[in-house]
Amino acid sequence: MIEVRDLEVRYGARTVARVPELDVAAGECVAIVGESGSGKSTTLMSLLGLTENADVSGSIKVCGLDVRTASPRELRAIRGARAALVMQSPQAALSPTTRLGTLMRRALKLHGVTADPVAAVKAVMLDPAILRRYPHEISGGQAQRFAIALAIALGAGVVLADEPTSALDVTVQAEVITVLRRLQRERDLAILLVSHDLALVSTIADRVLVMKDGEVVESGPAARVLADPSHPYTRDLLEATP
Ligand SMILES: Nc1ncnc2c1ncn2[C@@H]1O[C@H](COP(=O)(O)OP(=O)(O)OP(=O)(O)O)[C@@H](O)[C@H]1O
Repeated sequence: MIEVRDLEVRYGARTVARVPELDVAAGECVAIVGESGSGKSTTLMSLLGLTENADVSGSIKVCGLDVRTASPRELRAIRGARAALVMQSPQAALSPTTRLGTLMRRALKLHGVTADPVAAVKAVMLDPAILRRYPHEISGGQAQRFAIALAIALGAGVVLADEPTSALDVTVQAEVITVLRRLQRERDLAILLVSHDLALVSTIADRVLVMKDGEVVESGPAARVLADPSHPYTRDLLEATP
């Protein structure tokens, strides 16, 4: 579902992310971890062609689409409908004066998809009453689950999640992760997760890429990387994990 080779993202003369290889298959969860500013979000955004003003090289394929050569129309068609982005503060991306149910129905119509919004919110363990609420009336965790519900309704096969639980308390984090894990199993979702939370990553990721200063310093099966890290930086990250 995601196939990246020799990706390099530069802002001006500065290379902020260099990823030689990144693959995420259906039903698989891959996590990119690393401290703030290591290039995780830049990598994620480049997969949907969302790094404005950046100079991007290499090969990026998402759901069979060559993102680097795709037209703006092809990119719009894939964003949301096939590859959904769950951001740190999803409320900011939602129109504040539109009820969530209307937002979802509009998105479905835009992409020509027939789906039941009630079933979609139930699939992420939200009360269907949420469809009558406005974005400012829901919590961060609910907004993230709504973003996932929207992806499910649209039939997305790929979820790109940027620190999906960073601003949330531990109980809410567990809820969002439980939802993602279940959907990964039941719907064969490919999930790419960006996080600095290694404890979270250990509960969901099959494979991990560790980034430092824009470079991948270590990658491999999550169980191996987290239990027996080979790079000193990964060991530091693990030691910093409570
Ligand atoms: N639009 C931009 N223009 C110039 N530099 C940018 C731009 N966006 C990001 N950067 C730089 O790229 C580097 C990587 O940023 P990025 O957001 O990918 O890191 P991150 O690992 O996701 O950090 P965080 O965990 O804090 O979100 C940073 O040094 C950042 O300042």
